[in-house]
Amino acid sequence: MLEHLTVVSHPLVQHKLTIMRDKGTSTASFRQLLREISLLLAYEVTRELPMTTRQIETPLCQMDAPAIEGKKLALISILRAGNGLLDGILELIPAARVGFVGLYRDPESLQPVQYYCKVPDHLEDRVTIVVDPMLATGNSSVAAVDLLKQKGAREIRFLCLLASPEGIARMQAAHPDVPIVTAAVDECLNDHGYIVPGLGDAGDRMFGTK
Ligand SMILES: O=P(O)(O)OC[C@H]1O[C@H](OP(=O)(O)OP(=O)(O)O)[C@H](O)[C@@H]1O
Ligand SMILES: O=c1cc[nH]c(=O)[nH]1
Ligand SMILES: [Mg+2]
Repeated sequence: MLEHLTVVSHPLVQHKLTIMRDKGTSTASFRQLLREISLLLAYEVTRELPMTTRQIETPLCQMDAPAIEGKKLALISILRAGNGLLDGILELIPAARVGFVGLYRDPESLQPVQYYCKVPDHLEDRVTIVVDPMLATGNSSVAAVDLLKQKGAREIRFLCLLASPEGIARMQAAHPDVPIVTAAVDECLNDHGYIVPGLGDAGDRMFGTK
């Protein structure tokens, strides 16, 4: 089982994250860096995935070789910004099933508003990895995990890029069974629910919408 909280302190992750935080970084670079970091974070969040063996033939002999049970994994992206993490992980695990939960955060109440949901069948038989770069108040991630549990998901992991202490506490109170993997835990939230020092609005920076 993964720890309740894993902070991926690898130098490559931290270096790329620093460039992403810089407000002078272009949309194109931001998107490319998120893709690169997602490959490295995927390595951590997929630790201890269920394994199987597959019979193969090397040039020398037959062997039962280890393989991931690819069809047993479901990746769930919280739209929009989750798609930036999803793309990289899918490069590593192309056989994974994919779902989407559309949520945006109301800027006044900071409550999530759901506008879309399409997830794979039989989540109860899969390891479900929920991806969203930002864990701020935790309202969006708690709502997404609530929904996935209603749809049967049992073994869930949450992958983000940046987390606030408040968001981690909220997730751990609501879903203590869901391990969190992140590249960094920042200082706090500001009055508008933004992570400080943070990187701004991940969706806007990724898609150039502001
Ligand atoms: O922890 P919370 O306080 O709920 O905030 C985090 C959420 O905010 C951002 O999404 P946003 O609402 O900006 O939607 P977007 O991805 O479409 O930009 C982010 O991608 C998370 O989903
Ligand atoms: O800092 C934050 C908080 C929520 N959503 C973001 O994109 N950034
Ligand atoms: Mg946004």
